[in-house]
Amino acid sequence: MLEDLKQAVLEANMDLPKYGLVTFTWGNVSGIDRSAGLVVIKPSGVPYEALKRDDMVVVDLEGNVVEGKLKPSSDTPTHLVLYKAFASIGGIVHTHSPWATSWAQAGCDIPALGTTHADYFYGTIPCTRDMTEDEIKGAYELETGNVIAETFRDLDPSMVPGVLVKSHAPFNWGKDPHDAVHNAVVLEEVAKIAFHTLQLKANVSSMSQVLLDKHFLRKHGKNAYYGQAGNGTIEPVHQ
Ligand SMILES: O=C(CO)[C@@H](O)[C@@H](O)COP(=O)(O)O
Repeated sequence: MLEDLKQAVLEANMDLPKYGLVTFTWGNVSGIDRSAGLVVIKPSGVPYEALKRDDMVVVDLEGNVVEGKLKPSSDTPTHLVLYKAFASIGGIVHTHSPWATSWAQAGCDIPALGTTHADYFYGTIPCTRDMTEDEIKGAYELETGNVIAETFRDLDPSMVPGVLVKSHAPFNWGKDPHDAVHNAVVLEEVAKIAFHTLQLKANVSSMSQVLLDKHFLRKHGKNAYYGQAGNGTIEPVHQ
């Protein structure tokens, strides 16, 4: 089981450079084995082309390394906060993909402008608030997770599987590491498309709720991504 998860996390990490979501050693992917209470994550600072399955680091939910020779990603505390806050997710990815990172640096939410967005994100993709000086000077990665969880206090993470961290970059999640990376690829595309749409027409209106419902609910049905995820099933807004 854990060896399978290590392989899945390795393959998901290798997809980040494949899809152009990272440069150098930026970014990381993790996966969780909830029955064992263990998380497998990319080692810190290791180039993707050098990654091997045995390089994956296994930590418990408190962040203690239980297996692995290398240091876990510096973003491990953020991943752990999100696994505890979002009971439905099985994989998390963090990148510095340029289009999504541009929206994060600008502090702008990405509005739902079309069906490409609606197929994966049920509405606006939020950007977090600015972090306070204390949060930044303190345990920054832990506080980043807390600010993301705060942003999703009234949002179901299975309906919006990603967030823009202000002055930083995106985090995405999914039912497993592969799904999380899929959502990260879509976020980057949607960020690029939305930027150009707003350049063409600055005051373009968001897409209709009916079209958003049709596309998201058609793809995700009445249940959230991961079974009875988040705060229950996704009920169509329009019967
Ligand atoms: O966001 C950042 C740095 O801003 C990190 O994700 C990036 O440098 C990758 O760090 P790790 O190699 O995972 O420790």
